[in-house]
Amino acid sequence: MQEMLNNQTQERFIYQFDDNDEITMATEDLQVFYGDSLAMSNADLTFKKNTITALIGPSGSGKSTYLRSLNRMNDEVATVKGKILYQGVDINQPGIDVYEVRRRIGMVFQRPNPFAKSIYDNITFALKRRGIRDKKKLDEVVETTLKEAAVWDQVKDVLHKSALELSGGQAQRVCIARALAVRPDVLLLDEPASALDPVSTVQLEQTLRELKKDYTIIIVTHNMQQAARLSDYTVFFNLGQAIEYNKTRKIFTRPKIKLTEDYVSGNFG
Ligand SMILES: Nc1ncnc2c1ncn2[C@@H]1O[C@H](COP(=O)(O)OP(=O)(O)OP(=O)(O)O)[C@@H](O)[C@H]1O
Repeated sequence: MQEMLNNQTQERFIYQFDDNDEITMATEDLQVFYGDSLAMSNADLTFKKNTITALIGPSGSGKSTYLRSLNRMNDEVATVKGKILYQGVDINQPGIDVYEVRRRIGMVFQRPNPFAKSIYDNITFALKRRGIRDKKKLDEVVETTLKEAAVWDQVKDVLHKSALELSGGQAQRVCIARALAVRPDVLLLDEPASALDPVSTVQLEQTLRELKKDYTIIIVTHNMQQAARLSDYTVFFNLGQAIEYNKTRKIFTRPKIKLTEDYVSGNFG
């Protein structure tokens, strides 16, 4: 009852794009339940093509739950109601090919999770499973994606070395290359720099800036400076709801909602 009340009275500001902005993804009336418990609601958000959007908010505010819903990664653990629109099509309905959804909407996790295989095999794994055997084609994908992920120069001479022997920063960029190998449109990243040192973090951010020319990027981060440096738009989540969505500059200089201001200025709680 208390939660219902809060839903109705919570002040929020959600940025609306113009009709001529090209929209890649959006959610409408999204509700995510773990068992009977409503973990996420009130997040009617729209993501513009070739932008980086940061999802920020305190621990447990629903950022990862929201992110994982976008490519149906929550299917096994949660009940997800509402619309998840990708290129205008609701992908949260029966009959949708979930594997195809995850191909187009790729995900990179918090901890680098390379397979216990060579760098080359990590990148080509999904392609080989889809029956692509042409060595020239596979070589090309390995080179292109490792270049896109800005790790080619460091690994080009050791492509057949185990990916488990890479540094955290290199492994995370190989995981990005692996996600890119199936040619997604959207890249979801759940705190991808949290296990990286400051130098690798800066390199990763540079990589993401380059990638946004070709991809739409949505990133969960706990690091406020990272959100401010990297993203074009920022969403502030609290208690499982999107409270404020605006241009990043505005969120960090002139937030419209008091709760956002308290959070970004460190006076939260
Ligand atoms: N698999 C799960 N089963 C049950 N409850 C879950 C599950 N995953 C998340 N939750 C709950 O849903 C709520 C939102 O969690 P979520 O992980 O989305 O928050 P978050 O903002 O990403 O947090 P963090 O910043 O700590 O990663 C929390 O109350 C959490 O305990």
